[in-house]
Amino acid sequence: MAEYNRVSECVGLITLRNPPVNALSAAVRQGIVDTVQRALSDPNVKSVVICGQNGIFCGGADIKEFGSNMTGPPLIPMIHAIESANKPVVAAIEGSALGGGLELALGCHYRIAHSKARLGLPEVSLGLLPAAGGSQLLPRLIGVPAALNLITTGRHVTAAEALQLGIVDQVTDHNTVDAAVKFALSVAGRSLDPRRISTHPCPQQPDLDAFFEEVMQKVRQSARGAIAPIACVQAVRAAATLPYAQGMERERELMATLFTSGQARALQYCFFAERAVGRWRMPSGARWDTSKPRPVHKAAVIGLGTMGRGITVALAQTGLSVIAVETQEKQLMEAKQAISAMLERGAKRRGVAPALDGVIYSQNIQAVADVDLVIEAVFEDIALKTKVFQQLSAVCKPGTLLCTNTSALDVDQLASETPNPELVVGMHFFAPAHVMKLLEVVYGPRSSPQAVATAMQLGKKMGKASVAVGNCRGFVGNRMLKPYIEEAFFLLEEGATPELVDQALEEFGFPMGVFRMSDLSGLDVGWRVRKGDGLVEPGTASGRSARIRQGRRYSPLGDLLCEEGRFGQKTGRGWYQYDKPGSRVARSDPWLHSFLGAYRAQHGLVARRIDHQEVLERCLYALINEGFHILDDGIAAGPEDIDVIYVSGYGWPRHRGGPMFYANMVGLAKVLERLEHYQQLHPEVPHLQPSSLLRRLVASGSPPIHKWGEAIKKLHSQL
Ligand SMILES: CCCCCCC/C=C/C(=O)SCCNC(=O)CCNC(=O)[C@H](O)C(C)(C)COP(=O)(O)OP(=O)(O)OC[C@H]1O[C@@H](n2cnc3c(N)ncnc32)[C@H](O)[C@@H]1OP(=O)(O)O
Repeated sequence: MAEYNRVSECVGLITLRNPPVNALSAAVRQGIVDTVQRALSDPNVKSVVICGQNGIFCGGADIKEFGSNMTGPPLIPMIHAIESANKPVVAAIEGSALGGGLELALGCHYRIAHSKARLGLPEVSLGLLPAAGGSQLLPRLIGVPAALNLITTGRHVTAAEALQLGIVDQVTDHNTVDAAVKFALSVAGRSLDPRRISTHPCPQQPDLDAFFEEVMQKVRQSARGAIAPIACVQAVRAAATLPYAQGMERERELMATLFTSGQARALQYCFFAERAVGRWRMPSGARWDTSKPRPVHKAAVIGLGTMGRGITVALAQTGLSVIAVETQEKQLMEAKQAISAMLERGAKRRGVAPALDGVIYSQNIQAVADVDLVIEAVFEDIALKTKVFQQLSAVCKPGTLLCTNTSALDVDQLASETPNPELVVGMHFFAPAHVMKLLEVVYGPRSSPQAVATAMQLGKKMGKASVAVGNCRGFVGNRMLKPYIEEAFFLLEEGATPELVDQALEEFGFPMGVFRMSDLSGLDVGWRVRKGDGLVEPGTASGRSARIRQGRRYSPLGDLLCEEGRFGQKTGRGWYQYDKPGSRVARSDPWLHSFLGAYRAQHGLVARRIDHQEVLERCLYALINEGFHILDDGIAAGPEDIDVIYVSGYGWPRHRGGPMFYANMVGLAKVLERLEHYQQLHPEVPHLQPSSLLRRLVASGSPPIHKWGEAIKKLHSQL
């Protein structure tokens, strides 16, 4: 797992071999220990180079080992042995040096990186801290503020930034190992004392206490309940205030708490879940590894409203040539300006040239005749979308994939309007489409595996977390959101306030509670849907019967606010009040509280005290329960698909792993018991009726999440 060769007569070359990312498994660590020992004891060897095979230095500790009893040589003594070696050791960094991989490189006396390499300490995103000395070495090397930035965010830096920060000594555009060997020869025999980072004092930081207090406050705020970023700050503070050995002891203590925490488990689950969703399967048996995507060189977007503009930017940024179609001239001109500005901003951020020439604008749908794939993004109206699909079927060359950007409409119904339904899939983007990570790729019963493979591959190219899901009302994300929002409305009827509900959800870790989110996205969106469903009635009726619609409990609160013209932020009034339309700072609104009081009186409802626990249980367990229905229906292939959707698109706190993982952590029996409890209290609420899958799982002893498949009839999970 680590190969040893002597090169240029007197350089010992150690190559880490553990595809795909040369993670530091027990075998690799043993290999490093053995080969370093061999190089140091060989009198012909004057210096040593450590590199990784296949163009990657090292992706860090082997995350898969974390869940098991760890065996093999520990990392820290291995790194210390390298640092205290009496021959220079040079790290040749290609590809990535991350986590334990960078810590290994920091133990070396010199670091040479390829210009395309990326370096970082991303442990925080796995619920950990750089506990192989990284939290103590990096601040000593690059100073406390820069080290804190890297360690608390986990961001990867380019080789150029690493050089500027002082993490690497040289950057090369050529063969990195050759450059490192040459460098190793040039430094053989030099004193190594100044190169041992652990012996450096940490660069002085003025006003240390005030500095760390401020940093801690900021980190706490952005962590939203995650514990690892806080432990990272504490570890760096130890580096700034304690001698190295004591700092290492503090690092060890902090890591011991994190390592076994539920948050670390959740974050590591997310890491693997995000990769697992790429290995999609359909109920028909079609799967990622047997379905070949079609090549897409040229794409088109129809409709340049907010969604269409974002989708155009996302496509153009992948390097595709894009035809952007908008039939209204004024809209087209406005869209062109907006898209160009977005492309310019994005390019500036990434330090590349904007792909302005990649987009061709047209008012004429005929312009899409020769594209390989079209994404229709017109207004969410089935009649309009049907018309566009019929036009596209007539205009496009044979074999063009027709994708609809919809958040809820029936993809299969649209497909049935075309002569080739197998070429139709849904692509549910989230606004703003060039920023948001999530993409639901929606297949209907007639979508071909090739169409799904193509949309999934395109999503990946756009940098999206793409999840293949079946076609049903609301797909996965919005279908689960419905009971969550309904429970929040019911809680208001029973005595809660928007502030109370939002506070409970934000303390749980959501960036925004349900009411602040609803104000942001616009109350009229849901109102339009409810009207379409025939649920909205004039608000004059009172009593319980007025709140039973279509045989189930219904809260007209959202409709009543819309009737008052309160659409949220855009009108300056919603569940909260705002200084002016479009303003973002939500303030409690006395009008709303008296409105709720009057509403309860009109309907004979007596307000009672509602606590955070009830808010969380009713909103979250209702959402989770729908997730179990979705699994049972085969709409999502496995719990990881649902979790990736919620973490990347709906603000579910990543350190809680996603709703299905959370249910697993809480305990399925507890979730079932609480749903049964609330269902008894609210028998007219069907979404509180526990799903049969949840019952089956509990009856079979609540297996861990990766074993749920055995209880799911139609499972095609990959975890
Ligand atoms: C008490 C114990 C003390 C221990 C001391 C702990 C100190 C050190 C801790 C760590 O090092 S934690 C790990 C830190 N490293 C990372 O977080 C890096 C994670 N990996 C990545 O970011 C990316 O994989 C990559 C390296 C940038 C490569 O990206 P790419 O897109 O090329 O490939 P992927 O699809 O992401 O990965 C391919 C394949 O490899 C698996 N994998 C990646 N990294 C690891 C790893 N560190 N350990 C185990 N496996 C890893 C990944 O899961 C993919 O496999 P599949 O899941 O698709 O089978």
